[in-house]
Amino acid sequence: MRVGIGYDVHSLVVGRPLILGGVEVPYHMGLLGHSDADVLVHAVIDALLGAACCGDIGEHFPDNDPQYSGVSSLMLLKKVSAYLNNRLWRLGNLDAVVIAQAPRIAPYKEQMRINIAREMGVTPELISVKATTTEGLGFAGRGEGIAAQAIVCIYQDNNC
Ligand SMILES: Nc1ccn([C@@H]2O[C@H](COP(=O)(O)O)[C@@H](O)[C@H]2O)c(=O)n1
Ligand SMILES: C[C@@]1(CO)OP(=O)(O)OP(=O)(O)OC[C@H]1O
Repeated sequence: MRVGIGYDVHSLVVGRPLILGGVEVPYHMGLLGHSDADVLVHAVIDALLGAACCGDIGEHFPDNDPQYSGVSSLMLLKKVSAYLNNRLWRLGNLDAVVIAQAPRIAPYKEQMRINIAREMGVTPELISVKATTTEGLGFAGRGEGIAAQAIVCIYQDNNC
């Protein structure tokens, strides 16, 4: 059994869609990035790679590679899940938190769980997505960006 953590931050800017956990959340700003900047999925990917001691997201998907320009981060998650599955790593559970002063994430959390679970080929019962503000403090509190943290537990399946 292994655990891994992931953390990511992206800036909020006008003129971009806000994609979190593969859900387009209605808001007047979105996250800036080379990909769709899905900060939640990026944290999940880094937690998975960290647990398996397999590097980090930038190593697997460089942000100067044109093939990842505007890419759906759920697609990157699918690739990482396949990469780990091929090495016999299976998900125990995943817990994540989106750190955003606004918008309110609660109405979209279930769909985020479903999206992440689908790309990983697991049941949504293994996936937890939460949200918190920072009570107005720091970059997230000022609405300059959104952060996400994820932690996963994986185990090696030696029965296949
Ligand atoms: N962007 C957010 C932030 C928070 N929530 C929900 O509100 C609850 C209370 O948040 P606090 O930061 O005041 O502790 C939190 O537990 C979430 O359920 C949200 O939906 N979207
Ligand atoms: C996802 C990748 C690749 O498109 O780019 P970004 O969307 O900029 O995200 P970031 O978390 O800064 O780094 C990982 C990347 O290399």
